[in-house]
Amino acid sequence: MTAGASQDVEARRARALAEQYLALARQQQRIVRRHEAGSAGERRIGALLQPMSAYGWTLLADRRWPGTRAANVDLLHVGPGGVLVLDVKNWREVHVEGGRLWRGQEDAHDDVDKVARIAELAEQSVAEIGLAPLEVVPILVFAGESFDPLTLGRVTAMGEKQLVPWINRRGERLTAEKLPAVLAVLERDFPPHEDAGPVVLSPVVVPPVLPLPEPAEVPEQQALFSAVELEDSLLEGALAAPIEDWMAFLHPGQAKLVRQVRNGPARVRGPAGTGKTVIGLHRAAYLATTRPGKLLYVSFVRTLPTVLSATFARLAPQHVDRVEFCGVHAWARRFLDARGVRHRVDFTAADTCFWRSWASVGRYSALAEVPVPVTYWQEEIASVIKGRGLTDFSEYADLTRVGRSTPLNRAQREAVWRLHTAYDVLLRSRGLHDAADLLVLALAEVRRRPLEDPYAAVLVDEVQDLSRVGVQLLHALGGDGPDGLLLIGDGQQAVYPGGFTLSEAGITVRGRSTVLETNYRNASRIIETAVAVVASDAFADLDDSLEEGARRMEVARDGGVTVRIDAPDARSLDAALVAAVGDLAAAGTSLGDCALLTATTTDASRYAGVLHRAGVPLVPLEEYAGQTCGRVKVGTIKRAKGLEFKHVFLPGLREGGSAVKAGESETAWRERLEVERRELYVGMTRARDGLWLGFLL
Ligand SMILES: Nc1ncnc2c1ncn2[C@@H]1O[C@H](COP(=O)(O)OP(=O)(O)OP(=O)(O)O)[C@@H](O)[C@H]1O
Repeated sequence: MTAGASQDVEARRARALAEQYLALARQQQRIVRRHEAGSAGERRIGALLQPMSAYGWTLLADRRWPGTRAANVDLLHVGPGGVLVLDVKNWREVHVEGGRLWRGQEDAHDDVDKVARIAELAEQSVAEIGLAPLEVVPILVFAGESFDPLTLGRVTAMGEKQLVPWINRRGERLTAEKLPAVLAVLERDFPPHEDAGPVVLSPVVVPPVLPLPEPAEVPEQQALFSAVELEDSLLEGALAAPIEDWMAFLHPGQAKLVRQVRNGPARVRGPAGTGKTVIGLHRAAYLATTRPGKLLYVSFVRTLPTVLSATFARLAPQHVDRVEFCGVHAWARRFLDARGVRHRVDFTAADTCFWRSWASVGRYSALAEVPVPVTYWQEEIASVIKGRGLTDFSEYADLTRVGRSTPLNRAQREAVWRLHTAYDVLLRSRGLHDAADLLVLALAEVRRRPLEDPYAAVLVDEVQDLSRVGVQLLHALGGDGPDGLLLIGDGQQAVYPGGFTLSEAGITVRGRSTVLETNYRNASRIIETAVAVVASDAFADLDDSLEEGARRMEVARDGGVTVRIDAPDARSLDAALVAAVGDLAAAGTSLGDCALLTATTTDASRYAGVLHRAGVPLVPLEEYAGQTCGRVKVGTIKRAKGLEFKHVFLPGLREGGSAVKAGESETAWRERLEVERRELYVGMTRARDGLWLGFLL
């Protein structure tokens, strides 16, 4: 090689190196511009949110993400609408495809995950003071953009134009008294981002030069929404009924329960009023936030899902479409219809079939010598045989009949089985089913072919009233996976005869069962009166052991009023009732906060008549869907399960419970009275502040 040639090689190498340095410099410049644009975007959104301080909001800007030195939280906006964790982006060409966020051709979902992770940290911080996880909302906001909110898992992405109206529409979820505590925790856990200190230049290592997308120019601040739009959204938020305290703030122990991951079916138990349903609703909202797919919230009580669905809509309006609230029988019916499985439930016709079978097979059998009313056998078939899904006599022959104290010998059990068979044959011959059959059919169908689109989770309220088959059906839907099935209930409130254990239903909740002990609903005098009714009745709660009737319980609220009337006859009791309702109304209590509850539908109609004739506005409990109205709710205690009212009237009670029925043994009578007492306990514990007990002497 000549001297000139070697100079050429050197020159080419130097030129190549210079070009690489230039490219690197250009890339660094773009990064600088991007950061500048980023902070300009943050400033712009900050400026947009700042005026909200007049409405109780506080903006914490540029906060450190705990646990890392580098990453930061753009904005934490804390106010009546909750805790908003905002990540500001200066991107154009944003779209969602396949549930992921894209920036042009680039998958940008990491940024969604990042803001969700920060929200989780914030959620953990505020859980310490009981703030419900749902009140922490991760948001990706796009500076200078206008597009409607998009849901990406628990993250909401939206244009700058939509941000303030969207926030205002959340209404008041956190009260002014609670906000300082929330802010204090967040300021502690998300400290201001410190100055990074002097820049230290490290020796240059030339990395491969990768193409970077050009940062979008942040347009000059324009009025993206008008003052009118802003006012409208403020008004909309102000008109939204303020949510109740418990919807945003839980006890820290409850908040922990709501967020806990359980590696299989779980259970929440506890006496009346201890917040079991509150946990259920928050849990449903939390699961809807943190996992994809639909959820099912079921109850045995027909009216409860409607009321709970209305409550949920206020608690978590963004998730109403994700959670299906349904009675278990209604669910089974819909499912069988969808699968084309023929079924026809007719209670009256089924009743006729039973009585016919009794007349032909039962009346002169070994059952005649058992001192119980005939309806006992109807319950035995519904709860013990069909409810437990027994298909062969051998399963019934030695069965432990949980919750049934009248013993049956072999011959009597054989006679029960014959009665059951005759009844079933008669039903089938008429193309009929009873309520228990509906669940048996649904369970068989779901086992034959599981759901194509399974539920992410199933939550069951008032589980103590479900039959074994009902629980097995819901177990089949929720599965044994993490957080798939949550059973909520209280055996002390079981109002149907018979029972079963979770282990015989094939469900294990060991290590995943929580007992709640603080009663938040009933004022102390009311809960004391109610507990006295069941204190000496031990009860089973879906397992083999019996629990004492008087349980450990803290009571959150002192006071309350309990009134007992002992009337010599029905007419004077009616008069006392009407006078008591009148007194309440005169004292300014809204009648919409009152309920009159009875043991039977016949009594409910009777007392509805009494109130109606006295000019008291009322609404049957079956028609109540959780909305506020100024009318007294009237219905059976069974219908009122899971609900609560400020004042409850329980007329038509008898000291010591109902009388022995003709042909009823003392054992059968005592068993029936125990169920009656549990029902009375349920009725009494529906009352928050006032309980009126009307006894007939
Ligand atoms: N942390 C809390 N702070 C204040 N009130 C609460 C809290 N948790 C629950 N409550 C209130 O307690 C009452 C009872 O709650 P919930 O209906 O969930 O109880 P439950 O255990 O399901 O009752 P039951 O078994 O009698 O139906 C509700 O009014 C609810 O708002």
